[in-house]
Amino acid sequence: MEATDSADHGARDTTEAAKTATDGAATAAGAGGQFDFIVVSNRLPVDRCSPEDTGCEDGWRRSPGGLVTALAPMMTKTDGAWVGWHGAPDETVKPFSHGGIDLVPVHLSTADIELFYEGFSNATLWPLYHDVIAPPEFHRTWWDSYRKVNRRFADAVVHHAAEGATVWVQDYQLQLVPKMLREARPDLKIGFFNHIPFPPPEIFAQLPWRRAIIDGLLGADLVGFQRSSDAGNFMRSARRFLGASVKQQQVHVKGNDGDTTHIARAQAFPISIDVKQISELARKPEVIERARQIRRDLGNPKTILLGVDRLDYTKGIRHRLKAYEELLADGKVTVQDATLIQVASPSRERVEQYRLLREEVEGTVGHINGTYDTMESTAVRYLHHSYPIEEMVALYLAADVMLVTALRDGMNLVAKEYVTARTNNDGALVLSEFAGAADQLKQALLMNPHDIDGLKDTIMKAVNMQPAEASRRMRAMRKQILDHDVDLWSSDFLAALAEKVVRDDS
Ligand SMILES: O=P(O)(O)OC[C@H]1O[C@@H](O)[C@H](O)[C@@H](O)[C@@H]1O
Repeated sequence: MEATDSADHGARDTTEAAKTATDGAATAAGAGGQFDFIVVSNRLPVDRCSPEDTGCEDGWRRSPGGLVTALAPMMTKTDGAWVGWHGAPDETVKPFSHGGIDLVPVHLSTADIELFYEGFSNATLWPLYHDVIAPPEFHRTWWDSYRKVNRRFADAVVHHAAEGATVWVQDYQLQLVPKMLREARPDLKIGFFNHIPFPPPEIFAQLPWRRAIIDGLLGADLVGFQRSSDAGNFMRSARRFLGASVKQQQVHVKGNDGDTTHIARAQAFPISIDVKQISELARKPEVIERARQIRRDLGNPKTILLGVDRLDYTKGIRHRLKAYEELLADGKVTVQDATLIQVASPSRERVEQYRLLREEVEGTVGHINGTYDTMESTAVRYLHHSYPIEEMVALYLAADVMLVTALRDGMNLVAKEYVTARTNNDGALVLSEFAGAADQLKQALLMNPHDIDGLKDTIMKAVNMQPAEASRRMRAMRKQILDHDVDLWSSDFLAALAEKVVRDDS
């Protein structure tokens, strides 16, 4: 399987001609390429690396995450390709193949990153879709860039998709792509999956371009969401802002004459993780030994609590730290007995709200540690890093209590990874009811992170949980995840996308 025009795989060329070859050549409707299955996402599933890094091949390494693992077999079985940004601004990279997957890089300039990615995607849509935890900003220049960049992604697909191909568009950065594809290539089967929450119409209403976004999504044959409440929110917005008629899971899109021109379905498909990978790592002697070493390095406290998040204001890190500080102040936990490890991986560092959050979190951690640390013991071990999956699994094995206190989260895969890693059926998961994972992990200790007293009580319940109860809960959660891994998620979605739609007029 080779990319269409990838004679020199991975070659970089910053000339305008090369840029046109990848993202500008496909504006003509009906142009066709060779790929029967195309995944489109803002980021390609590879990162730049140097030769000494493990897994580095021709300067690229597969990025972690279940999505690529789930889709890789499908990519190789069909003639598949992945369209996305390769992560470097102002750099044009020709289509290339990596780890058996054909990749079609989309060019983003420094201005695109500022306006489309940091601006509209992550300072307008992200906060708007996460319950306006941070105030969304609305700027017309950002919107213009969002449209322009969505068009560029759509053009790349139009150029590379074979007649009748299936195209699966991923996430909030690309919500206009389905409609653009439908207009240019009515022969395509178009799916869309929203990895983050979809807000209720009362909040979505704030968006000046709300109609265009709904219209963009309705270009898909199937729009997938994490929770059925997200699908419901979307359908209510389609009815309210576009006057679409909604029958069960079908949205009937009307033309100017009032006739239905197209039916889009909206449904929940909760995403999961690569269960096999996490379970295998959790059984590896060197990972188990690394977990023991982590405990030893922390002075073998009775309880290790763990938080693992991108440093994002949606994750409730401040609420978690507040609760933990109060537990230390109340004497319910002591630094001799317990340590909280907080991994906060760097994220969107040029976006103002993220900068402010980092200052606040680091100030709070400094304050807590300054107050409670001793020479031997620390209250919070804060790590502003990303770690390879092996180290993450060792951390999951080392932790007695996992804290997932998101204020709003599409799914939260960390919760699922923790449960999967606990092959001995021990450990306790404290889980926010505002994370999508709460729909599946009903035996977790569910709580509302805004309720600090409730959060403190739940943390203490987790710390003091009897082994029999911990095991009963963990077994049930593990069964749920083991029966629903990410392969099932992608195959369910693609099977539903392939279904012939029977019009529901009830
Ligand atoms: O791509 P970013 O901005 O670094 O964020 C990481 C990921 O965050 C996730 O939660 C989004 O759903 C993804 O689309 C995104 O890729």
